[in-house]
Amino acid sequence: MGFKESVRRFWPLTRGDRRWILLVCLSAILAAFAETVAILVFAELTDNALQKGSVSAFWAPAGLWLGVAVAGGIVGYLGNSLAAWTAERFVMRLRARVFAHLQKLPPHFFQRNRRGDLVERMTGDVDAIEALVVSGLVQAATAVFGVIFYAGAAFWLRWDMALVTFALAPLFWIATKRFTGRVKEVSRRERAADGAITSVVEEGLVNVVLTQAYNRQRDEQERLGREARRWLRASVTSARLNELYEQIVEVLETLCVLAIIGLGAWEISTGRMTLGELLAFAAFVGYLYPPIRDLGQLGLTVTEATAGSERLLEILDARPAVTDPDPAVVVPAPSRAVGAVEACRVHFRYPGGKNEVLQDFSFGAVPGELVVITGPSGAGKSTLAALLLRFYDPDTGSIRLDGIPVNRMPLDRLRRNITLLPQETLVLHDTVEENIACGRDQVTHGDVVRAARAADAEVFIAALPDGYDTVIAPGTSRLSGGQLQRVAIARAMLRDAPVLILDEPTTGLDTLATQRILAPLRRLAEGRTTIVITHDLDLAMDADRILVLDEGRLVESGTHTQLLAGSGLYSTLFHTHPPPRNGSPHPLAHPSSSHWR
Ligand SMILES: Nc1ncnc2c1ncn2[C@@H]1O[C@H](COP(=O)(O)OP(=O)(O)OP(=O)(O)O)[C@@H](O)[C@H]1O
Repeated sequence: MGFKESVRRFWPLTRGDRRWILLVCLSAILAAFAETVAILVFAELTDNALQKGSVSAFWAPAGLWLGVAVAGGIVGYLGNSLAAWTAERFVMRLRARVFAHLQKLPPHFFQRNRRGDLVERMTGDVDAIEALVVSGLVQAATAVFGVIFYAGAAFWLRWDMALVTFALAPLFWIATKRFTGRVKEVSRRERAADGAITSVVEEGLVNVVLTQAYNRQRDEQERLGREARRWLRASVTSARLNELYEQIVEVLETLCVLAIIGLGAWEISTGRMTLGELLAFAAFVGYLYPPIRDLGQLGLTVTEATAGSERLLEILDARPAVTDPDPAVVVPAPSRAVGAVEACRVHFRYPGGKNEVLQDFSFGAVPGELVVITGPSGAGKSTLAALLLRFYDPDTGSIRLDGIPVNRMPLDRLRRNITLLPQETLVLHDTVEENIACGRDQVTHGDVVRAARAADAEVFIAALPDGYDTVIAPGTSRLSGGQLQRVAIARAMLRDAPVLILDEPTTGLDTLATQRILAPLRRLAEGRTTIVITHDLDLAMDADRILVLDEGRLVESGTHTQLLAGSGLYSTLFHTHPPPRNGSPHPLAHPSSSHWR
C-alpha cells in the first residue's frame, strides 16, 4: 500500500478542520516571509551601520527588524498552537473511528488478533498516520514556502552564486531516496514488535496468578525478553538509519557552506559583493537547509506512516459478521418483544472454520419456559447463544424472536430484548452502582437498590468500604465469583429483557455460592423465556425442557425424568457427572427440590 492510498483513506477524517489546516499553512508562509525580511534588514545593517560605523543608520532598520520579529513570533505561536490542536483532533477522530469499528467486529476477530497488538495499533499507528495527514501536510507546506522564499531571495541577491550552490541540492534527494525503503521495512518491524511487547505484558498481567502458581515467572520473562530483543534490533536499526541520514546531510551542508564562503571571498575581493550581501546570501542558503531537510524527512515520515496505515486498515477493512438490516426489510414490531424464541433448521460454521458447529438445529421457547441446553464440551452450546444474540448469522436456517427473523430487526432492538449472563461476569471499571445500572438507560438509585435486593446482593454491597460507590475493576478480587454473579443478576433484573440466556451460571462456584445465586436467578427467570447453557445437570432437573447437543446436533430433548428413563447421552452424562461437592448430598440434586421455581 502506498502513500496515495493512505491519504485517500484517511484524508476524509480532516473534514471540518480543513480551514484550520489552511490557516496553519498560511501562518507558516507569513513566518517564512517575516524571516526573509529580517535577513534583508540584517544585510542592510551590516553594510550601513556596522561596516561604516554609523549609529544613525542603525535605528530605523533595527526598529523594522524588531517589529518583524514580534509579528513573526505572534504568527508562529498562533500557527503552531492551532497546528497542535488540529493534529490532536485528527488523532481523536481517527481513534474514535477505529474503536467504533472494532466494537462491531465479531468475537473471532478478537480471538485471532492479540489484544496488545490491537492496543498498539490504536495508539502508535494512529499517531504515525496523524504525522502524515495533518502534521505532514503542514510541514510540507512550511517547507515548500520556506524553500520558495529563501531560494527566491538568494536568487534575487546573486542568481549566479545561487545556481552554483543549488547545483548541490540533488545530493540531498539522492540521500533521502536511498534510505526510504529500508526505513519503511524497519518501522513496520518496530511497530509489530511494539505490539508484541504490549501483548506479552498485558497477557502477563492478566495471567499473573497462573504464572505464580505454576512458577512460570522465568518463562514469562523470557517471552518478554524475546519480544524485547526483536524490538531492540528494529529500534536500533531505525535509530541507526536516521542518524546515518542526519550525518550525511550534515556533511552535504558543510560542503555547501564552504562553497559559499569560497565564492564569497572571491566576489568580495573583486568588489562585486558587499560583506552584508554575502552574509545575507549565506543566511538564506543556511535557512534553506531546514526546509529541504524537512522535505527529505517528510519522505521518511510518509514511509513510516504508510506502514502504520496498513496495520490500521487491517482493522478498518475487517468486516463485521452482521450488520443492521436495510430499513426496507425491517419488520415493524413493538420495542419490547413478548419473548418467543425459535431456531429453525440452523446450520452454522464459524468464518474460516472447517466443521459445521451446528447442524440442522431447531428448537423453540416461550415466555415463562425454562429450557436447559446441555451436552459435552465443544458441542456448540455457547455458539447457539452467539446466534441468538446475532453475533453471527446462520449459514442456512433462521433464528426468530416473536416469529420475526432476527436479521430483519435492528440489532439494537434485538439485543435490547435479550439479556446474556456470560460465563465470566462483565465488570466495568466503575462503581458497583454503575456496574448494576449499566444494563439500562435512566436508572435511579432506588432502582439499583431494588435490583440489588432482588439479586441478594444488598448485604455484601453495604459491607463494601464505600457501599454502592465502591469502585470495582475487571480482574480485581474485591468481589468473589458468587458476589460478582449477583451483581450481574442485579444488572439483568434492571435490564428487564423478556429473554434471558445464562451461560454456565454456576461455573466456578462452590455449593454454597451456587445455592446463594439460585434464588435470585429464579426471581430473574420468572415470566421470561429462559435458556440456560450448562454442564451442571443439577440445574437441569426441573427445566421444562432439556436439549442435549452433541457435535452440533440436537440428539435428545425432553424433561429430566423423560431423558433419564432412556439410555441416551443425557442419562450417561447424568450418571457420570461429578458427585455433589463437599460430600453431602447436593441440596438441589433431589428431583423434588425445585430450585428454579
Ligand atoms: N471463533 C471460533 N472460530 C472457529 N471455531 C470456533 C470458534 N469458537 C468456537 N469454535 C468451535 O465451535 C465448537 C463449539 O464451540 P462452543 O463454544 O459453542 O461449544 P460449547 O458446547 O459451548 O463448549 P463448552 O461447554 O466447552 O463451553 C467448538 O469445536 C469450538 O472449537
